[in-house]
Amino acid sequence: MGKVAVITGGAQGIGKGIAERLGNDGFKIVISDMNIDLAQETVKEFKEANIDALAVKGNVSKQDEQFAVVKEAVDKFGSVDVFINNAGIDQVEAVEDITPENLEKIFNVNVFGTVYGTQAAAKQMKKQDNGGKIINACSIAGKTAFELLGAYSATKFAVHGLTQVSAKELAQFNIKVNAYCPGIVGTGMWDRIDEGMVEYKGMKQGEAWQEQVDNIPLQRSQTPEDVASLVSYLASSDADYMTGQAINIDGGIEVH
Ligand SMILES: NC(=O)C1=CN([C@@H]2O[C@H](COP(=O)(O)OP(=O)(O)OC[C@H]3O[C@@H](n4cnc5c(N)ncnc54)[C@H](O)[C@@H]3O)[C@@H](O)[C@H]2O)C=CC1
Ligand SMILES: CC(=O)C(C)=O
Repeated sequence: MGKVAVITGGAQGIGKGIAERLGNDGFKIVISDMNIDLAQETVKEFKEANIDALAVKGNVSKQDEQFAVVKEAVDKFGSVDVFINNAGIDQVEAVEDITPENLEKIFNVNVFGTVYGTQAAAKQMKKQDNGGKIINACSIAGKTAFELLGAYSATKFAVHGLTQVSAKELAQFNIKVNAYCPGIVGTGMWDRIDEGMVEYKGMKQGEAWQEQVDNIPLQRSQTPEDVASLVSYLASSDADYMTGQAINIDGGIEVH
C-alpha cells in the first residue's frame, strides 16, 4: 500500500496545491475541509488526473472531527503517514480593534486546529510504529510583524512554537514536525486581506496586495505550487533528518 497524506483545508488555495503535488509524488490523498462541496470537486479533479483521493468533511477546530478524519483516512487507505495542518483563517484588524469574538475564532481554527490535528495524527502514527511527518502551516507573519494582522500573526507565532515543542516531544517516535512559512500567496485568503486593508487604509481594491508584491525581492507573487515544492521535500524521505524547523518560502522577503 502507498503512503497516505491528509491535508486539512485542502479544497482550495495552498492546501489544494500541496495535495496535488503530494498526489503526483505518489501519496494517496485525503482532503479534509469544512467546505465539503468544494473538497469533493477537488477530489473529482484529482481522480481525473489519476490521483487516488478522498474528501472528508472536517472542522479543524473540533477535536473529535480531527480524530474522525484520521479514522476515515485509515478506513479507506490503511494508514496516515503525513498530516498537513494547513487550514487557517485570516483577520484584518488593528490590535486596538480586535474583539474577543474574533480573537477566539481565529485561535480556535489556527492554533487549536493545529493542536488537535497534531494529536490525531500522532496517535495514529504511534500506533503504526513507523514514524511519520506532521507539517504545519506557519507564515512569515509567524516570525515578523505585519501591520493589521495582529491576531493572525499571534496565531502563527503560536504555530511556530507548537512546531518546535511537538518536534521535541515526538522525535522519540520518529515523527518529524516541521512548518512552511509562505510569504504573499495569491489565494482567496489574500483577496480577503486586501479587502480588509483597503478598507482600513482608504486604498483602492488590489492596492494593498500590490504594495506587498512590490516588496518581494524575487519580483512576483507566490503560487500554491511554490509552497507545495517545499512541502513535497518535507514529506519525503530526503527530509528524514529534519525536525522542529519553520522554513521560509517567500521570495526573499524575510532574510536572517
Ligand atoms: N495566502 C497566503 O498568502 C498565506 C497563507 N498562509 C497559510 O496557509 C494556509 C492556507 O492558506 P490559503 O490557502 O491562502 O487559504 P484559503 O482561504 O485560500 O483556503 C483555506 C481553506 O481552509 C478551509 N478552512 C477554513 N477554516 C477551516 C476549518 N475550521 N476547518 C477546516 N477547513 C477550514 C477553507 O474552507 C479553505 O478551503 C493557512 O494556514 C494560511 O494562514 C501562510 C502564509 C501566507
Ligand atoms: C497571509 C500571510 O500569512 C501573509 C504573510 O501574507
